[in-house]
Amino acid sequence: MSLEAHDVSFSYVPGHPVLERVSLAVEPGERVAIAAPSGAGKSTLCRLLAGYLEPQAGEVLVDGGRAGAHAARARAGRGPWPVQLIVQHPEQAFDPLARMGRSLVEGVPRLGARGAHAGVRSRRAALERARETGLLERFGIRDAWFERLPHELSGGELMRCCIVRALLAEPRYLICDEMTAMLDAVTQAELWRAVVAIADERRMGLVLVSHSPALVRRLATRVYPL
Ligand SMILES: Nc1ncnc2c1ncn2[C@@H]1O[C@H](COP(=O)(O)OP(=O)(O)OP(=O)(O)O)[C@@H](O)[C@H]1O
Repeated sequence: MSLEAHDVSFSYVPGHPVLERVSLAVEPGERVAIAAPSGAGKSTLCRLLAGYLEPQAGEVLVDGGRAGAHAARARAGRGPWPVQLIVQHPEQAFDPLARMGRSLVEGVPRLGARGAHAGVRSRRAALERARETGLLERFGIRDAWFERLPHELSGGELMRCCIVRALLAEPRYLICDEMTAMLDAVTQAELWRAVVAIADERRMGLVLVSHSPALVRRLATRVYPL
């Protein structure tokens, strides 16, 4: 059981590879920091590991299944997305026209409701489920935010919502690409403490990218030089 990149190569522009034959394995419960200079392809590797991009050569496997196949099934609403990716700009992760309550529960596995009011009913049930996990409380999500649009929350509040939405999906691996780079030191420390505690409780694998050597030293169980 692991998240594995096998000899992965990727180019955005044909003939100009960003990654060439990269291999990496992350075990459940590990916290692996990807270290490399700016522009070396860290974010690209994160997107490949999460199944957002498909490698042109090699493969990415999630506990034995192809990451791209998991991602395609999840996009079609036919399965969980076992690798969740959180990036630096949370405002890009939410539908700007959807209320936060609705966006938040996108992470909750489907309840299978049917009928004319199934959407609303299942949303209420999903919110109830979200509460039962204790994640809303642990990340300081306030009820007052549910009726707001993403631009009506601060960057730190939005990042809390982003993390909670990702964790509600019960991923086996969480990828944090410069997750807290835009936040103040206190919020940064608070959010990481909660994420690491949950990763430990669930034996979830973590991949992190950070330009802060202090943060990497504190959080990573292993550093992978790209
Ligand atoms: N969508 C894209 N189209 C074309 N080129 C891209 C695209 N995204 C990234 N690149 C290029 O791919 C290379 C790797 O980018 P990537 O964002 O993966 O690097 P990084 O190591 O995460 O950088 P940084 O530390 O500066 O965030 C860069 O040269 C970048 O310009």
